[in-house]
Amino acid sequence: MGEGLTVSDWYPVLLKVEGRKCVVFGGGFVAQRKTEGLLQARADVRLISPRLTPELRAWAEAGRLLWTEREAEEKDLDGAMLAFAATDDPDANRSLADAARIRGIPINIANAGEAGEFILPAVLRRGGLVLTASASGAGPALAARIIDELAERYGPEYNENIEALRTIRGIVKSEVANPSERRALLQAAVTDEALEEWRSSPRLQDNAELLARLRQRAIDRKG
Ligand SMILES: C[C@@]1(CC(=O)O)c2cc3[nH]c(cc4nc(cc5[nH]c(cc(n2)[C@H]1CCC(=O)O)[C@@](C)(CC(=O)O)[C@@H]5CCC(=O)O)C(CC(=O)O)=C4CCC(=O)O)c(CCC(=O)O)c3CC(=O)O
Ligand SMILES: NC(=O)C1=CN([C@@H]2O[C@H](COP(=O)(O)OP(=O)(O)OC[C@H]3O[C@@H](n4cnc5c(N)ncnc54)[C@H](O)[C@@H]3O)[C@@H](O)[C@H]2O)C=CC1
Repeated sequence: MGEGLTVSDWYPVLLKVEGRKCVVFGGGFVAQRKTEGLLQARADVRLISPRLTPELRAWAEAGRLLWTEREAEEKDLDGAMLAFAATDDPDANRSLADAARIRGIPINIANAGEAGEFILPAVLRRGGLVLTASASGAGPALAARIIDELAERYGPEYNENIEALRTIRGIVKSEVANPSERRALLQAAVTDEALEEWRSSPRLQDNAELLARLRQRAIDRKG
């Protein structure tokens, strides 16, 4: 990517795009990957491209997105929350970048990451657990490799762990008023051992017993 870019040029964030208009220009594999992530987050996806991959075509036919079968026009950007220039025409991508900037719409530029307002990390989702890796444009393949490694360490059991934790945290927040005690209990709730216990025990049903287990775990941790 461009010279002089440092890690601090990018600000990591999780965006809520549900129901919001997001425009993807281009219908190749790169557009498909960006679209897939947007659909996962339930965005209102508008796809502008004369041609589509078979997968994108199937999503369009299934009504999962709105496809306009032609080349990009600046007006396609109107009212968008986010835009993605993923055509294989660098000039088209560049003019879309200019048009988006004028309209104040953040845009991702597939062939020149540094020319846009945001880039995408590689992502692993385990229910509500979202792990991301980015090399700030220096190496998408490295980001993808790191995510593959994290997928081994944080397996499908984390789907369940996250839901159990959501329940536990709700209980702790409603039953424990003291912030430092709350914090100690919630830290004790997320060790490997504790997560294993929540997955395998029915104690979650009983608030008093759950709190007793957490207090014990917090004491054990302090040693
Ligand atoms: C800057 C960024 C902007 C953006 O797209 O957001 C960008 C830009 C570019 N990518 C290029 C190439 C490749 N991109 C991938 C894959 C991914 N690219 C993704 C993100 C990003 N790519 C952002 C930076 C992220 C970072 O550095 O961490 C991932 C992580 C997420 C996603 O796309 O959703 C997804 C992995 C998903 C997964 O598998 O988990 C592969 C690997 C493959 O295809 O297998 C290759 C070939 C190998 C290589 O070139 O390294 C090129 C050259 C194009 C050309 O040659 O013309 C550019 C242009 C440039 O360098 O600016
Ligand atoms: N950011 C990333 O992760 C990666 C980016 N790239 C870059 O992304 C570009 C696209 O890659 P692919 O999807 O593999 O290309 P592709 O050639 O498969 O698809 C390009 C798509 O753009 C459409 N298109 C062309 N001109 C258009 C216009 N004016 N308006 C709307 N749509 C138009 C075409 O119909 C086609 O559907 C590549 O040129 C490459 O530079 C490549 C790999 C990864």
